[in-house]
Amino acid sequence: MAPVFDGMPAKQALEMQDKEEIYQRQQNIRAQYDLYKQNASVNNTSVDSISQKNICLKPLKELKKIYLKDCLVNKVMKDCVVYVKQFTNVAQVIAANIGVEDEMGDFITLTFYNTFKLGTSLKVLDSNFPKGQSLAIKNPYLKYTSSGTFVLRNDNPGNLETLQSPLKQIQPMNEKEQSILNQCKDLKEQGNKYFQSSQYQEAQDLYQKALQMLQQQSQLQSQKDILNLKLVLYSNLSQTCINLGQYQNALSFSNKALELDSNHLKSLGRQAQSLKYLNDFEKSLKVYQTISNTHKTDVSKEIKELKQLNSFQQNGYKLIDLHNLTVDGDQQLKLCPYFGPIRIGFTEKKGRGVFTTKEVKKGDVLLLEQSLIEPEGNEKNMYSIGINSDKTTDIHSSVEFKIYLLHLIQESVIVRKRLSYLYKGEEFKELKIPDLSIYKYDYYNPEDEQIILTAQDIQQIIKFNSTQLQVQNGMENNSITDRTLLNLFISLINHSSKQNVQIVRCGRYCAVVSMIDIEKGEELCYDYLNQLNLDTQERKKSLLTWNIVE
Ligand SMILES: C[S@@+](CC[C@H](N)C(=O)[O-])C[C@H]1O[C@@H](n2cnc3c(N)ncnc32)[C@H](O)[C@@H]1O
Repeated sequence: MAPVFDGMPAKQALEMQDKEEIYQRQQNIRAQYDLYKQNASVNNTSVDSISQKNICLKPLKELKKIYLKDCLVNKVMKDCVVYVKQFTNVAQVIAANIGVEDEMGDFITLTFYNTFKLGTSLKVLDSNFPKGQSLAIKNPYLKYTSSGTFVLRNDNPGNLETLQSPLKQIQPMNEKEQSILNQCKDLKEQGNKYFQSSQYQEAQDLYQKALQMLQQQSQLQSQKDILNLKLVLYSNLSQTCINLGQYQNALSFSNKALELDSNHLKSLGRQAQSLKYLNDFEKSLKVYQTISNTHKTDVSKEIKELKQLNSFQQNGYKLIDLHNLTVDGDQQLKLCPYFGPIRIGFTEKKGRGVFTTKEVKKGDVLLLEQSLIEPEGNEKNMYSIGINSDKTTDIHSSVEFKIYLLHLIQESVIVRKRLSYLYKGEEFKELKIPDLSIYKYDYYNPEDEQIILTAQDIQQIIKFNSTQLQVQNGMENNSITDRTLLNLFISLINHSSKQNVQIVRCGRYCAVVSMIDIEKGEELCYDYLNQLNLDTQERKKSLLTWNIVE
């Protein structure tokens, strides 16, 4: 047997209240109370341990104000408070039940226990909880009842405070206020248009202007329409800040939006992105996990990416310019999921080279690249990369490697196009700076079909551009074996014994990581022989096979 309003939506409760006279209510309660006493052995109040443990001793002003829509099902909203207005009389059998609404106009049944003794008279109930009374519910707990409806459940009278001053009555907007709201909506629409045409600064200015206008209308602050518009404006501002690289502001705006609606999907996404760009991968990951748990949106890619970034960070590496990182697994991205602040340029004596476009710090990751040709083997066992010209002839004449490359070349115009940009031991003047999109997309022009690579070209590409990876071979007493791989972009980095970057293996990628702080515009170099302890003569000999004189 359920108490009068238990588990009944507040609106229904309200209708019932309106229809029935006090007398009827009293009769109902009395009848149910009698029935309850007859069946006293059956305790159908269903003790709620969550609610019983939920005690909040903090004063109201220390609590975060939230709305009914922010309450999560079967969860105590710790250190929060919901302000509501009572719109029905109390009905009590075992628990007291009233219909309440918040400033946003949402309503619900509030079911509270332990405030009145069973059978308390209507007079007492009504004088303590008159219709129109304002209440504050600390640590609100939204319960999904066995009858399939939601109630706010409260077992601790201390969590329920009646307020001296009633909640502000929500007045309908007058014409002037409505016109201000419309102007703000127009500003938002104009902002959206600028946003769509990538004019983010203009969009940002308009969103800000709309927000300022709304904020001046203090008497309207709690109007639902205003709150919704504010929410969208904060959320859009957060996105424009992301697009303008103002990540700290982006985070603040997303936080403000989430204060208005803690479940707002877009704002959660923007908060997660801002945190990512601020290198707070752990927090960002948590937000994505919240999205994944509370919304039906698939953020598995983002979660995977954040886990990867986290592992970089834990290894002491940092990805800067995260804007250029596109999520691993993106169909369009082929070889480089991440470009840091680097560019390809020309050097005087070495042909093309790779340069920084801004100052970078030690440990920053400058590039992630997936090799065009990967050696076989257990990735976990691969640990170091270098170029071993000592064994160049053996390794690079590897029949398997050549067959594989020839196969790729025959099959794919894109591979031919990518390889055509590599250094083939020819004169520097013939080298072209490749279009970066060749590393990113499987895209080519019809004229690319004409690209032909001769057997000699391939031989040269293998000789001058392939890299050696040392692999720990677990099968053979942990012996080290050498495998060859072909990186296209990394292959444009020149040699120097004074290296400022190192190439490390990161999962299925090779990463270029700075070993020292590097100034803007400096060339990136690594020691092609850094894996070998060769004496000077041997170094010279090895480097000569690459046409390099040290
Ligand atoms: C893997 S490629 C590096 C990129 C090359 N500069 C290009 O434009 O494609 C290796 C070739 O670059 C040139 N190179 C690299 N480092 C050099 C250095 N320190 N001095 C002279 N030439 C160098 C050599 O010709 C070498 O065979």
